Amino acid sequence: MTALTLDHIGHAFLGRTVLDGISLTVEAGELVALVGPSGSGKSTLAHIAAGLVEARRGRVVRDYDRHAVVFQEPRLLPWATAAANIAFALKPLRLSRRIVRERVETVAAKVALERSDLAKFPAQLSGGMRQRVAIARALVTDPAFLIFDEPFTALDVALKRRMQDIVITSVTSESRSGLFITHDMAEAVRIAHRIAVLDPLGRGMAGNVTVPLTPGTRDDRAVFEIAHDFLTRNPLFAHVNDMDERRAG
Ligand SMILES: Nc1ncnc2c1ncn2[C@@H]1O[C@H](COP(=O)(O)OP(=O)(O)OP(=O)(O)O)[C@@H](O)[C@H]1O
Repeated sequence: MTALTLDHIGHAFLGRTVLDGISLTVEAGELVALVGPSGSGKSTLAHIAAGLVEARRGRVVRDYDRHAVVFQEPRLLPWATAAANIAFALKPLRLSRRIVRERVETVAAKVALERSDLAKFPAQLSGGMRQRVAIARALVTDPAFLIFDEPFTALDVALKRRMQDIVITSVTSESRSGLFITHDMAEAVRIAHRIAVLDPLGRGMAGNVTVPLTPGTRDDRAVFEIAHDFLTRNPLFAHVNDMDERRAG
């Protein structure tokens, strides 16, 4: 079953085409990493998938109940505690205080937030902790589909890895599906079932590859070897590490 279909998506900002003829599907239970050079339109596509931007052309078909998005910056409410930030996503559901507290505590445990962290305000938390709160806020409504827009770019390597493990668990072990935007090939190889590569100018998809082994079973060596193999032998990845092609050209 296909959870998300992006069908010939096209978009322009101020008359300038940034995406054209983009078709991509994510199957139920699948975690797809979308890679492409800086400026190729990855974030725009993530926003379109999330319904935050309406595509000028094409069709988005969602065969799931609910999705949630984790952005590059945690986007937390500065005046609310971590617990209140997570609970905010539950407001429309009008649940009792007890159920809200239980749900917040359950997701906080999943992202390894301590009870004492829940009482803190965003300014009192480190960047990694803030991003954990953002992931907990995304998970608390129990969405069937998760969209990640380069969420760990600002984090150091060790922390990134812990956060990637949270993504792998929250998508693959809990029967969700997900689209994970990144320009970090090692990250894509580590977490995804499949990597979709955006054309450097956002003109269609360059292609797809299935990543050997399954998310959660690839150790550092496997990640390194697979990423190295893709980058050195597969022409699909020739432009992934380029900077903004449009600005350069
Ligand atoms: N709201 C906007 N108004 C005008 N131009 C925009 C807007 N958002 C994005 N763009 C432009 O669209 C192009 C694609 O941007 P987008 O952020 O989707 O790329 P990206 O692949 O995610 O880049 P990065 O990896 O650097 O985040 C860029 O040239 C960007 O400047």
